[in-house]
Amino acid sequence: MSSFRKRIRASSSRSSIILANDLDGTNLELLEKHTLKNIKTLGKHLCAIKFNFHLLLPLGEKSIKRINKVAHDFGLQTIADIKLNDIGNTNMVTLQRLWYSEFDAVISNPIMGPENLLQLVKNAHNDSHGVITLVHMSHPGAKLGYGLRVQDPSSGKMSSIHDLFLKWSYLSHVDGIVVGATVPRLIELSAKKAKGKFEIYSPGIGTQGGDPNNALNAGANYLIVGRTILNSKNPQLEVQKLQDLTLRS
Ligand SMILES: O=c1ccn([C@@H]2O[C@H](COP(=O)(O)O)[C@@H](O)[C@H]2O)c(=O)[nH]1
Repeated sequence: MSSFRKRIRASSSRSSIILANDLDGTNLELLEKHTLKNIKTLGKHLCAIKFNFHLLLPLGEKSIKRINKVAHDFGLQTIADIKLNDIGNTNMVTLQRLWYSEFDAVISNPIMGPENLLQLVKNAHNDSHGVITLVHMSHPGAKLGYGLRVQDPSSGKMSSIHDLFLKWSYLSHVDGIVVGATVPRLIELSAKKAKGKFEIYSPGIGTQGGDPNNALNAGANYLIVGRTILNSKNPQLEVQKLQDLTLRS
């Protein structure tokens, strides 16, 4: 099997939009049904679909595995957004469960430290899966954490946490990094450092205030979009408009 980066790049020839399939609801049957409907009706405008705890917690392994298989049939990559950040052993067991459920990639948090991150990426790459790391999140409070000044333990120099996370991500050979569409300047700086070694995934479009054009112009490779599509009166039209933007950029 080719690498996750290659697979998602191949899917992105039709669109660079990743649907954040964050559905509310307590009826498990409806959650699965609605997700399958989103895949079937919106899939041709997407390159991937991302699942967060909205679905992962209520649905469980069997249902998620079924959904991931259908997503693959529609040419979509699937991403588990669990912002993984744990001790090595727990990370490894988590990866095994995610890959068993047929996920292609996981979003993780570099705060686990460079050694654990390197191990996580090696493990994922062993069987062609991907790791995407948080470098700077999109929500308003993100700056308070990701902007903190810290001493880089290897150089002794002061830097911000997002710079350190970018460096650790680069050194660990991650497949992609998350930088919010709400901080386009940081997308630009990260894109300069990426030099084709990883891609930039940008959430925070629309509902959170991020502008898709600004994110793409700054160098984002993939846009992660949830409520702007899901809550639209016409999700298909909404996603198509976003798809067109990514194809023009
Ligand atoms: O920095 C981050 C990292 C992850 N997310 C996730 O992406 C989607 C965005 O949903 P919208 O409805 O388009 O706001 C959601 O699953 C977040 O948990 C993020 O927003 N920002």
